[in-house]
Amino acid sequence: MHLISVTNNNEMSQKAATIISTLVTQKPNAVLGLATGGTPEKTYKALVMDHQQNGTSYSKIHTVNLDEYVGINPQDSNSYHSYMYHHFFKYIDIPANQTHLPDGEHASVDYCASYDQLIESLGGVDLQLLGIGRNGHIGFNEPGTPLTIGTHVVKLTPSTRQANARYFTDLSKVPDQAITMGIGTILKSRKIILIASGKDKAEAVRRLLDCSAPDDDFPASALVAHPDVTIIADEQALSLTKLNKE
Ligand SMILES: O=P(O)(O)OC[C@H]1O[C@](O)(CO)[C@@H](O)[C@@H]1O
Repeated sequence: MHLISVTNNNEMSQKAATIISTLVTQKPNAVLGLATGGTPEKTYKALVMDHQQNGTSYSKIHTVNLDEYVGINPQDSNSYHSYMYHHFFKYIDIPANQTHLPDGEHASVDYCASYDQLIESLGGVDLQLLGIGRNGHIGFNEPGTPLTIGTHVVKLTPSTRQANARYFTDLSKVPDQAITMGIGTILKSRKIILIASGKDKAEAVRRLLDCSAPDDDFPASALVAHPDVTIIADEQALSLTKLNKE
């Protein structure tokens, strides 16, 4: 795993956006794996600015998102469909039928398998953007998830529901299930960028950078087995990591 240490969230976002826009320029029909949550918000802003100022085009790009809540309509303001539209898709020139997210209203085993087949049919993910949960989850793969499986339905842990409650009117409205690419799906991506910002992520980042082998209890540890992972983390996210104190 390659670490890029940056000062703050702005710098993290700019670096991640530059890696993504460089790929889009070099491979205009690339498949981008995208993430939601608070961490990538400014990365999308930077990509939108790059699109507007430099004309980077997404007209032939396909996107596949990591996850979606189960039981939430795509039109719901809390759906990840809405998140992606409002943070990114509505500002760029990507045709809507080239943007793909799991459908939380069709969370059957067959549907999950078809999401993996869709990714395969697109030629696989060229670059997957990831955040990290406080408990080391990637996508919505919670601790204890086998590290080899494909897209599946997960029961969200109380701590993940609590962390995401900030987007809902109250905790009871946070769905208790989600559909997520599995870690097996994520590991098939040709390149992975994990971004982390803020003190809340410091323990997860310390654990990730200390990992020497995959461990089901800490889902992000699966990344040590991947040949092309870049972690972009800011000072606060690195505040518990020995590397930063030397
Ligand atoms: O960026 P945030 O909001 O801290 O979320 C971290 C991770 O948690 C999720 O939002 C799921 O809870 C992931 O999609 C994301 O990568």
